[in-house]
Amino acid sequence: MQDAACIEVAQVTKRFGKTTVLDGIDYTVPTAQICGLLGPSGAGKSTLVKIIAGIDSPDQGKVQVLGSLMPRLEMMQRIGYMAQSDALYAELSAKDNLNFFGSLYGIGGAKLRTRIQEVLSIVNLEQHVHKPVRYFSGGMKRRLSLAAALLHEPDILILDEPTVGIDPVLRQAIWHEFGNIASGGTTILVTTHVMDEAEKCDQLGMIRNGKVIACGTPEELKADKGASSIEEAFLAYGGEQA
Ligand SMILES: Nc1ncnc2c1ncn2[C@@H]1O[C@H](COP(=O)(O)OP(=O)(O)OP(=O)(O)O)[C@@H](O)[C@H]1O
Repeated sequence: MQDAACIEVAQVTKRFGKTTVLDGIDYTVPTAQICGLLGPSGAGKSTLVKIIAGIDSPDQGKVQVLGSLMPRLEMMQRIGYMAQSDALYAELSAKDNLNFFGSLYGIGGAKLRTRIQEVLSIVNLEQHVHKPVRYFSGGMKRRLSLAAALLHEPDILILDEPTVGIDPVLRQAIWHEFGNIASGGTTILVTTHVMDEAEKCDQLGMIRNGKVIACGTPEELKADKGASSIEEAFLAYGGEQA
């Protein structure tokens, strides 16, 4: 199952007005791996993951997720998507936000209560379960958004810069948990600017100006350019400071 494609992006182009933001992207994400999209600000990472998640549509090309052409409403149950900006209810507590997301995904009762405990523990927010989100710091909101994406145990996690504003110790713990989740068969697609996170991915796609400039394991990408770091490899492939 390890080598089967979970996400297949073929010739995807997206324009906003006269600007071509994604330019004929071909990209494949294998099942049960952690795949990173690395690129500088404005490279098109968020636009690409939104199209993969079915939140936006391409102007040309197609995306298939688990063999289904996107966008497709039924796939929402199988995807956990964490946007770059937090979509949380400020007046509600952490727990009530998760109760709300649980009801959207059709989970309830004891199963939801257990799952809420589990996801709050993963993101280390158990102490703040009853606190209204308006009192949360930026990093706490990111962690709660991540908890919401994990809640329904989706087959695929699509995470747009999930660890921005999260301290290094917890970031490490969250990446460790990503490893556990992927080992359980879940595919994780994550965007990042952070080089040490890029190093932790099984597969890495480097994006610049709406094009995939390189794809492979971090080791392959470094070896291909004789680089000692991902940053050096990225620059050698023609990238800019990520
Ligand atoms: N809805 C929109 N309307 C117009 N332009 C947009 C829209 N969404 C994104 N863009 C533009 O598309 C380009 C790519 O944006 P995108 O958010 O995909 O980049 P990114 O690689 O995720 O950047 P960052 O790392 O800063 O989040 C940018 O120039 C951005 O201004």
